Amino acid sequence: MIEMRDVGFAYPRGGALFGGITLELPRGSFQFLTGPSGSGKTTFLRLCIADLLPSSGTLTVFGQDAAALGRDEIATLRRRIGLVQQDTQFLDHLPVAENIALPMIVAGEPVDMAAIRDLLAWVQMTQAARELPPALSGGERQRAALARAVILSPDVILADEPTGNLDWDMSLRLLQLLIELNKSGKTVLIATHDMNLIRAARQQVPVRVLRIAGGRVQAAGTEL
Ligand SMILES: Nc1ncnc2c1ncn2[C@@H]1O[C@H](COP(=O)(O)OP(=O)(O)OP(=O)(O)O)[C@@H](O)[C@H]1O
Repeated sequence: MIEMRDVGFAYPRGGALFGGITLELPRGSFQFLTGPSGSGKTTFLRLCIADLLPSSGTLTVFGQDAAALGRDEIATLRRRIGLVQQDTQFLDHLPVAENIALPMIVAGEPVDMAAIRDLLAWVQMTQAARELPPALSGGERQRAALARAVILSPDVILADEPTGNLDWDMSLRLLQLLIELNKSGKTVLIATHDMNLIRAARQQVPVRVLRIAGGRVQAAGTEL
């Protein structure tokens, strides 16, 4: 689904952050991306959605060379990838249900109220549908963010430290939702430095762990 061949990346005016990354996110896989703070996890996810382009090497997303795509093609491709960001932003003056519907509106699709109701129920947020985002707890915010990320039925879900500010019970609930998505055929990649989360996932699904260190991204062993 997403493939990197000898990819290197450096921010303008920054030194090389990565080099020589060759890997694939296979369809239907459940993967974690881990590594120290500042090692480049968020940057790696931004490459996966072609929000950033490699400085060298080839990035292929859904079979297309990201460097050859125009803006419209990149926008189309992004609809197939749901992103849960580290610091989820909502439009605070709109109720939760409308916030979840935003990707549909932005994509110019008719708002499917039944789909929104189903998603709210799935993330156990039915009661909060009319709340404004500032009234939500951290766990509710992340569940609403996940609902918004999957409203367009993406093939791939990327989550950047989705449990960063959550207690363990809520982290497990969110993980459960991500596992359900994977079991329904979605490809999932979660950036985290919470090894307990990775261990908990391993008990339920086959997981692969990618580790960023020293500018390289490598498959980690089983020593977690
Ligand atoms: N837009 C940018 N311009 C220049 N440098 C950046 C930019 N964004 C991030 N960086 C730098 O790139 C490096 C990797 O940042 P990134 O946010 O990808 O790491 P991370 O592993 O996600 O960190 P954390 O776990 O703390 O969120 C850091 O040194 C950061 O300062």
